[in-house]
Amino acid sequence: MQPVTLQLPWSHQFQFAGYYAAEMQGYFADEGLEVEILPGLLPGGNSVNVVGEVVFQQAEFGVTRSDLLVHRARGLPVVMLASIMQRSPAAFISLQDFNIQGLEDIGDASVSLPLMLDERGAIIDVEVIAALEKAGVDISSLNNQTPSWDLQDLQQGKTQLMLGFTTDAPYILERRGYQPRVILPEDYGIDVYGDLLFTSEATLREAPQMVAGFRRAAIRGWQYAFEHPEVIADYILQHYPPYEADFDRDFLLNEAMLLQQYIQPDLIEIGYTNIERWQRILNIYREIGLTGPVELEQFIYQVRIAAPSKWYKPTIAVLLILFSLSLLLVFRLFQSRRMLEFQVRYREKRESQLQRQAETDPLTGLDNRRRFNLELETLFWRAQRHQLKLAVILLDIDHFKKINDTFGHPVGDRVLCNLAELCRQALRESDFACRYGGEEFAFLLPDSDLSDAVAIAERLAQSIEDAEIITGDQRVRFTVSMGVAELAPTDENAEQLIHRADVLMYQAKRSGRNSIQSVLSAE
Ligand SMILES: Nc1nc2c(ncn2[C@@H]2O[C@H](COP(=O)(O)OP(=O)(O)OP(=O)(O)O)[C@@H](O)[C@H]2O)c(=O)[nH]1
Repeated sequence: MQPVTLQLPWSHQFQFAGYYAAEMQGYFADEGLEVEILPGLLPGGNSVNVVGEVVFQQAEFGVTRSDLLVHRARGLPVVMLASIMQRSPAAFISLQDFNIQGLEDIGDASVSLPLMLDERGAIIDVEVIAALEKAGVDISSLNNQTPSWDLQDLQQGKTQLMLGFTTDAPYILERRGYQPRVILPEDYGIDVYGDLLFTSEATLREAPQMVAGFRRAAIRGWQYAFEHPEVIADYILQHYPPYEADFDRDFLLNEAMLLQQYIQPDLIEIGYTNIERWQRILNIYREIGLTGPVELEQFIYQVRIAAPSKWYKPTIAVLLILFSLSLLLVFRLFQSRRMLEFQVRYREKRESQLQRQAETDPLTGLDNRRRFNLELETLFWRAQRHQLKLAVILLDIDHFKKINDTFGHPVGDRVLCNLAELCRQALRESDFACRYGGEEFAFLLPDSDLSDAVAIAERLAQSIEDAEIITGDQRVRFTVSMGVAELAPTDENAEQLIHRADVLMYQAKRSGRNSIQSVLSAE
C-alpha cells in the first residue's frame, strides 16, 4: 500500500463525504493506496494553507475552490483533478436583524471577510473579492476585521457579515434560534465551481498511475456517499468526529441533502469539468484584475482512457458505449430512487422535529401553551359530546420574582425545571402538563372531576413542599398557588373552563398564596 495524504480545507463534515466513503469501502485500497485524510481547520480556529501543503508536497492531494486558478496564474504548479461541486456554496452570511439585504448595503457595518493575503501569500477567497468588486463595493473602505469563522460573532453582533457555506451556516444559526440572511456571489455574476480536488505537477509527473487511481477511488466514494448518506454520516461521527458541537448527525444529513444542489450527482457525472466554463471563470477573475492568463490545458487534468488498437477498435467502442449507456441508465434510476427515498424520509423526520419544537417549551421540555390549547379544544369537545369528566389546574409559583432576584436567573430556571419534573411525576399518563407562561403551568385532566383534580393538586403541592434546590451552601424552597376547575354542563367553550381556573388561582394568591382553591368565593 502506498501512503498518501489528502489535505482538506476545513473540519471533517459531509462536505468531504466522498473521501471517507472511498476509505470505508476500500476503494482507495483497491488502487493500492492508504490515504490519510487531514482536516484543514484546527481547534482554536487556525486554518491550514491547503495549496501550500500540496505545492510543497506535504500532501499529495488537496481540496480547495476556484482560488486554485488564481494560484496557477501566479505560477504555482497546481493541477485541477476533478470539479466535485459544480457550483460553489460559499456565500456571505448575515442575520435578518442587521438589515444587510445585499452587498451594496454594507456601508460602515462591521464585517469579517477573508480579503487579505494570508501569511504565506495565498489568497484566501477570490469569490468574495470578486463579488464585492462586481457589486461596486470599495474594499479598502470596508470596516473589516480578520475572520474568526465563528458564528457566535454574528450572534453577539461583533460582526454583521461573514463568509460561510450555505450548506452549513444557515442551518446552524437557525438551530440556535437566529434568522440568517444569505447573500450569494451568484447574484453578482460570480458563478464558479465549488470544491475541487487537486494535486501538484510534481506529484502528477512522478506518479501518474497513483494520481489516476486516487481520482477514480474518490469519485467512486462520492457516488457511494450520495447513495448511502446515513452510513457515511455515521462513519464520519465514528472515525472523524468533528470537534464542533454543532456537527451532529442531523447536521451532517442536512448537509448531505443540501450538497446535492452543488454536486448534482443525478445530473452530472461527479468530478466533471468543462474547459469553456473555466475560461469564463478565468475571464471574470481577469476582468477585475485578480489574475493574468492561464494555460487551461495545463491546469486541467486530462482523464486518460487506455485506447484499444487494430481493426476491432470501432466495434469495441460502439459496444462499450452501448454497455456504458445502459449501465449508466440503470445506475441513475437506482440512484435517483434511493436519493428520493432518503429525501422523503429526511423531510418527514425534520418536519416532525420542527413540529415538536414548535410545541415544546425549550427550558422544561413540557408542552407549550400552543400545544395545550390544541389539546384543550379536543378534550373539551369530546367531554361535552360524550358527557365525560374533565378538569383543569392552573398553577403559579409564588414570589418567583424574589427567587430570581435573590438567587439569580439560572437558579430560577432550575426551579422551573424541578417543578416540571414534579408535575410529570404527580400526573397520570393520560393527563396533560404544559408550561402556560413564565412561571405559570397548566394541567388538563381527562376523566377527572373536581375532587379527583383537587387530590392530584394536593399531592403535587406536597411534593413541592418537600422539594429544595441546592445552590452553593443555600437551599431554595418555593410554594405555589393553584386554581382547580371542572367542566360544567353549561360551559359553552373551553375558555370558560380555563377562565374559572384562572379566577380560582388568583383567589389562591389573594388568600395568602401556597394554597389550592376549587370553589369560587362570593366576591
Ligand atoms: N428564571 C426565570 N424567570 C422567569 C422565566 N419566565 C419568567 N420569569 C420571571 O418570573 C417572574 C414573575 O414575576 P411576577 O409576575 O411578579 O410574579 P411573582 O414574583 O411570582 O409573584 P406572585 O405570582 O404574585 O406570587 C418575573 O420576574 C419573570 O422575569 C424563566 O424562564 N426563567
